[in-house]
Amino acid sequence: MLGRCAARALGALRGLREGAPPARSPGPSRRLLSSEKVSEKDHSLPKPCWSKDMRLLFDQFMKKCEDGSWIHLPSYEDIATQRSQDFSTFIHAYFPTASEQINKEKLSQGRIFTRSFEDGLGFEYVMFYNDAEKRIVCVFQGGPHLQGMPGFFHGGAIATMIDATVGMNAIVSGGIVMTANLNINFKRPIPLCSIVLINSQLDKIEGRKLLVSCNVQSVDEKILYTEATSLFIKLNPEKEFHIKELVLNSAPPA
Ligand SMILES: CCCCCCCC/C=C\CCCCCCCC(=O)SCCNC(=O)CCNC(=O)[C@H](O)C(C)(C)COP(=O)(O)OP(=O)(O)OC[C@H]1O[C@@H](n2cnc3c(N)ncnc32)[C@H](O)[C@@H]1OP(=O)(O)O
Repeated sequence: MLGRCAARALGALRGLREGAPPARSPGPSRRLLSSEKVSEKDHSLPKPCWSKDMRLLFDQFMKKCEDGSWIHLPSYEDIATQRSQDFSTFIHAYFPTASEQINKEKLSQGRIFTRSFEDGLGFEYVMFYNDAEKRIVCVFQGGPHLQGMPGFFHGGAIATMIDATVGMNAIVSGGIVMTANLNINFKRPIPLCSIVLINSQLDKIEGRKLLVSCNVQSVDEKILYTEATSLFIKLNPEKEFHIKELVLNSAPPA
């Protein structure tokens, strides 16, 4: 049984996708803003390609969600909703010159990078948010197409997952943000296809600046693979999108 807060969060994130099906029974592919088909599957739920350890960790965190202290964050290939349309309009207005250069036809094929691989080959992950501690833990199982040095993950793939995790922490904490700086220390190579935990923490908010740090550890926490610090800049100090409220407080659809 999910805690009330977690259920609300799930409902809210589902609510961002008008008509999204219940998380455990994804419906047929349907896209709301273009003719392109994008799967509505919630990729943060167990799939056949998840290893036993990944499922075990998922179950452990879902258990922590029961009292509402942790929240499971759903994850889709796209955020094609009316609300995210407002979000895109805002971003394009913030960067008018860059916006003019965007190929609007290609935009309809836009997909969140980390959800653009076939199941099991690229990024498999699930994030859990702790509001009281301003933390996100990401359980990440990288696939064989993320190889860099033979047998190890590509540094760019690790950086991507770090950015996605600290970015989500900053978005939930601050609204619409962009990464201004990401500093990564790669301390140990990560064996390909292993499962790691990305532990992120919001350290400070100074006006428009959000500082988020993280580390990447083995599941048994014995190996520290990577450490990172990041700076996010809030783009919407005046115009509030209340993303945190959307995530935490909106009632689930009836
Ligand atoms: C409604 C529904 C929504 C739902 C959403 C949820 C679903 C989301 C799904 C999935 C998300 C997963 C998460 C992914 C996350 C990934 C994010 C990225 O990868 S973003 C791409 C890479 N980043 C860029 O391309 C930025 C490029 N840079 C810029 O555009 C600008 O530099 C920007 C916006 C960052 C700042 O520009 P300015 O004009 O707004 O602000 P200025 O005045 O320059 O800076 C403000 C303050 O910050 C300092 N600052 C800026 N950059 C700095 C830096 N690099 N280092 C140190 N300080 C810096 C400045 O010195 C200034 O400080 P002083 O106010 O004067 O104290």
